[in-house]
Amino acid sequence: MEIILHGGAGGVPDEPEPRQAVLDDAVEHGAAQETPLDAVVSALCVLEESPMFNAGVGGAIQSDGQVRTDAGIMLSDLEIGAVASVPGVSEATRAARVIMEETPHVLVRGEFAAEVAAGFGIDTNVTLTTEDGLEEFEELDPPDGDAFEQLEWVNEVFGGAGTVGAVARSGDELAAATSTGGLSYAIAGRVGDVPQAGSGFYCTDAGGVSVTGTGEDIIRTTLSQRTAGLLEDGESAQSAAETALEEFVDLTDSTAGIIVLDADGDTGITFNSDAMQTSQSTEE
Ligand SMILES: NC(=O)C[C@H](N)C(=O)O
Repeated sequence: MEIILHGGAGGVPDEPEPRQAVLDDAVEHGAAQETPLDAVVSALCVLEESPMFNAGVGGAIQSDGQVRTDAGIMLSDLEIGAVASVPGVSEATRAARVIMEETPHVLVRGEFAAEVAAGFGIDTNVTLTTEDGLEEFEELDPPDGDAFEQLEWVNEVFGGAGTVGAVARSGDELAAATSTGGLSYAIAGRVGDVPQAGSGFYCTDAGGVSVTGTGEDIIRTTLSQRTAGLLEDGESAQSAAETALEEFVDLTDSTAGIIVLDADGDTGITFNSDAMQTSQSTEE
């Protein structure tokens, strides 16, 4: 099993080593699986459980003080599953897999996604906020009221970084997945690129892609599909990632990171933020 993971594009972390150790552990979990699908789900589960990453527990807090999770998963045969804006679910990638395997849909949102996930044994009453996260949120003096009443505050404080993603390959099967709490202090109910196929993740039989960065700009440029398209045109994994990021920056002047694993097992990594931690195992 070949697998590559990222822990989100953003600033240089205060303590990179413990985050790197969790990423390496997640790669080990993923590499031990039988299929690329199992590999990306089990690797991202490890990262979703860790409050050091913006996914699952410790994900970005929205304007009403809640964390809502987004995730998407795609296989090289174009099967897709995704969940958006889900309260109480840390294992968002597992929930996305349930949508792919058990429903006729590709994307289900919110409490409805949680209801379906619960039926398939996924915990749906998980506390996703951490004490540190809530403290930082309160320091920003968030206003009471509904989403409209919080909008002025959101326009001032919205931002942040993070997200986790994985791509795995075994033989001619590939899987790509991305999972996040979104960006910090977004308006309650905001959904970014992560659960949208072609934006936060994409996979064809040429290769799989997971991206991270400012979701609104990633959606504008369908960054994952753009990268996968370059692979289809014959670019190498690294060159596809770099070309797609250049185009993204030209179009949006924004920040992102991209990981790629192609059908030959070659990897590509690029980002224009200050840092993006990754880990990989390239043993077939
Ligand atoms: N930093 C991130 O990768 C966040 C994610 N792309 C989002 O906008 O929801």
